[in-house]
Amino acid sequence: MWQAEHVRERLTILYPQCDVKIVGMTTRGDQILDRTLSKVGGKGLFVKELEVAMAEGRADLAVHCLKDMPMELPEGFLMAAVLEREDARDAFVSNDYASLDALPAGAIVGTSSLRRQALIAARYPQLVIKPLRGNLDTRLGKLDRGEYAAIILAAAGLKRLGLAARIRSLLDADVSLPAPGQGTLALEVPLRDDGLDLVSILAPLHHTPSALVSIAERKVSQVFGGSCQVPLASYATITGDQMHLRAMVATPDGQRMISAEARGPAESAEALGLQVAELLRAQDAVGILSACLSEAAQADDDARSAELAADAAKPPGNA
Ligand SMILES: NCc1[nH]cc(CCC(=O)O)c1CC(=O)O
Repeated sequence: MWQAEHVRERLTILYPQCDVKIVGMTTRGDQILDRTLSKVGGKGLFVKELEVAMAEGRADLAVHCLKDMPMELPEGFLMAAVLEREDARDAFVSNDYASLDALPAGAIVGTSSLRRQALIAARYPQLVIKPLRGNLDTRLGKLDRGEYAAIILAAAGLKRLGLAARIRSLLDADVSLPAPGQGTLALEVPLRDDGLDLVSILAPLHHTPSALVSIAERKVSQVFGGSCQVPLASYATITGDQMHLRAMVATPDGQRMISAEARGPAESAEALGLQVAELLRAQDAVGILSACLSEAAQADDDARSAELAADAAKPPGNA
């Protein structure tokens, strides 16, 4: 809601004559909170319900966390704008400790991200990682009730909700390389021929450097199946007109971990993404990810079967 409100405010400043309405809705990703995302399955868990609303003309655009968007949008939809990136880093949140380094052996760290799990397990094998899902309040509540010594969250989410004070330290990219698109909002629109040129209307919100880094980061992920169900990190920065892209692939336990990087003109974002993906492939990225990829495929299948079963259970004519 904060994100939708943010976009509404920016559009209202740009187009004071427009009345921008928010259609609030929850998605499967918001609803299923008892399983880690990698086990929920189905790509675009936070996206699909919003696409249905756009297809039915109940909404003209959707505000997403780019991190949650599938690499390929379904036919009939377009990513119209990528907003300027917020802090892309992961944040360390704890009531008792200042940083990962300060945690004693056996301390419980909460995260449901396979990427964060792998990165922490590799560097801090003495720590215990426990799943943690739910919205920010839920997650912080679990920390405050003492279920975890510390939790890892995206800094961007905390900052957006005015909770930056909860951040004890920010994890450097060489400790916790961010996920593709982390900290970035994106606007998705339906391709409709009703004369409303949403792409031009939203163009003033588009931030080209953020879009370029997201293209490079997401390309790496796309090459390896593109989902939030594998321990893959990919993070690009731009200095002048040069891009630096780093990526990492690991097993969930952090036992095997490979990384690659490349530099080149920011304009060649996609080529840089492909280049880094090939460097990872040459180090057996597919082999390292294979256990996760088959688990993810299984979760996808389960999600699809559940969807089909739900559709079959609906009374006829009530699609
Ligand atoms: N998958 C959940 C999700 N999607 C985007 C964010 C954070 C905000 C962002 O990266 O823009 C989060 C929560 C988290 O990682 O703590």
